[in-house]
Amino acid sequence: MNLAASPAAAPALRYPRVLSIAGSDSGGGAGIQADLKTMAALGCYGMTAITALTAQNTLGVRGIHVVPTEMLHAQIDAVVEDIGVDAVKVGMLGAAETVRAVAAAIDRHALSCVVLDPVMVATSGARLIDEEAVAVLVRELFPRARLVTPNLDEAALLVGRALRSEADMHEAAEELLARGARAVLLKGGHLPGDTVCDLLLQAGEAPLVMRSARIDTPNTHGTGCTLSSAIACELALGQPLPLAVERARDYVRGALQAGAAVRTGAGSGPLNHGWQPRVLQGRP
Ligand SMILES: Nc1ncnc2c1ncn2[C@@H]1O[C@H](COP(=O)(O)OP(=O)(O)O)[C@@H](O)[C@H]1O
Ligand SMILES: Cc1ncc(COP(=O)(O)O)c(N)n1
Repeated sequence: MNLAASPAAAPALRYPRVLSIAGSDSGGGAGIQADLKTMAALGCYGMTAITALTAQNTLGVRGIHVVPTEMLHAQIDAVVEDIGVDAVKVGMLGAAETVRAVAAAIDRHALSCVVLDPVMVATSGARLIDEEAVAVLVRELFPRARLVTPNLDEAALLVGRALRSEADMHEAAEELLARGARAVLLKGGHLPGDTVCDLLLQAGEAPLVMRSARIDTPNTHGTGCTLSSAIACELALGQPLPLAVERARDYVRGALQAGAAVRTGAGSGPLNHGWQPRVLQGRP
């Protein structure tokens, strides 16, 4: 019997599909690599469109090579046209032309569930986006994203002043909404104190303050990347935004805790993404 000739019944199930549009971290802790590990751990099917290669480890970034926009478009088109995408995480973009390319791709494919992590400076201090691109990022991508997830330093850079308290975070989040974001998760991990506080603000809704005990760990490289891709996964799995954020925070905390005592490299090491794996399951 010629098996190739008998058409198989089309499978009725589909994995939750998440695309990461971000930079590659050769050290494996942040960027595309953190995103794929997160997606696998959270039971989602991960795909990638790489915006830039970085030569990076736990100590710092040694080099950046921006991927030409035609190749970025080709990666996004290839996966959307064949496999399909339920949610998108956008991370390091690097250059203004890359930002514009991502905005065009979001429109071309009508991608509606986009979590934008406005990556600007690595934990190690290296700049990951040029100055011109920041203004383009706000103008082109804020309105296209379901959620924008700046950390304290990124929000400070965006509003043009230092943020030193929870009250400052509230004001800054309001300002980012006014500048076109539909929802902002301002991450307060860099505020000092025994408690970490993140603030979720959605247009027309009361702010949601999420607090948790600070985990004592030097290994925080890739925390923001992991959180934004975990939120994209939860959205792909059908959770409403506030619950998606809460579940993603729980996942990040577990991964920070599970990686706290482990040494990987001489600098700020990675999270332990596989601390509580979920099975990748097709859904109706
Ligand atoms: N030491 C920590 N203990 C517990 N949660 C943390 C810790 N550091 C960061 N987080 C959480 O990790 C997420 C990323 O936060 P943050 O460090 O502020 O952003 P980024 O990694 O982009 O710099 C947030 O949800 C924050 O509350
Ligand atoms: C490719 C890439 N993307 C993002 C980050 C930010 O991650 P972190 O703020 O944890 O250093 C990074 N270091 N590298």
